Amino acid sequence: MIELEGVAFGWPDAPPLWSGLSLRIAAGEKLVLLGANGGGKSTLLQLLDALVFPRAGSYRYAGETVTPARARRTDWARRFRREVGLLFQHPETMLFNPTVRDEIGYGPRRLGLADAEARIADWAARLRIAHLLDKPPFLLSGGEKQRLALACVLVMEPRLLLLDEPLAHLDPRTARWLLDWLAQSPATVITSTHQLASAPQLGRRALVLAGGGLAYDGPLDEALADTALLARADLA
Ligand SMILES: Nc1ncnc2c1ncn2[C@@H]1O[C@H](COP(=O)(O)OP(=O)(O)OP(=O)(O)O)[C@@H](O)[C@H]1O
Repeated sequence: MIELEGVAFGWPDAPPLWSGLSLRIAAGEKLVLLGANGGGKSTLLQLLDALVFPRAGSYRYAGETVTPARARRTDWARRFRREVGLLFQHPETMLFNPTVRDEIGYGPRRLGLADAEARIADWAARLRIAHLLDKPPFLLSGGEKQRLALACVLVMEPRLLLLDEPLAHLDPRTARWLLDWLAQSPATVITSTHQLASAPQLGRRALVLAGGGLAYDGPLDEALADTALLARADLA
């Protein structure tokens, strides 16, 4: 489903974050993305969401190379946005509608989904924010905003789900709900986290970013037992 081949990326006027990054992810895999502060986890998730593009190398999604030109094509972008969802690290950055209802409905309505209103009600109930539907998102608490941001992503029922620190701000009940939901979801899921204790519930395969590249790609339990690797990635 995802193929990165020799990918290099750096933000403008900044040194490369990584180069020569290659990996393959099959449909339905669940991966945990680990790494130090500033190691590039959020950036990698943004690249996989086609918000930024490789400086060198290639990113193929479902067999097609993801390029700025392709992302500008309305038909391709609609299909990609229908299939790929990114939960941003800071929920505020993705909330811009006047009400919680409009926020959850933004994606489904924009893509013209016939069941948009039913989806809004369903996901608001699942995330326990149905009582907030008519409120402006900026009035919500930190955890309520995180639940809303999750609803906005999950309402699209994406095939590829990119979650940037999803457990931050969540109360234990909602965190448990999310972990249980992810465990039964057929979606491909890549989750970045610093919470090593929860990592085994997020996936069996780990990607560790450190030292300007992918320092590890393999079983999560082996990564968690590798003290040298954890130290190199500032994880221990
Ligand atoms: N939009 C941006 N423009 C310019 N530089 C950026 C931007 N976003 C991130 N960076 C820089 O890229 C580097 C990697 O940041 P990124 O947020 O991807 O790391 P991270 O691994 O997610 O970190 P953390 O664990 O602290 O959330 C940092 O040096 C950061 O300052």
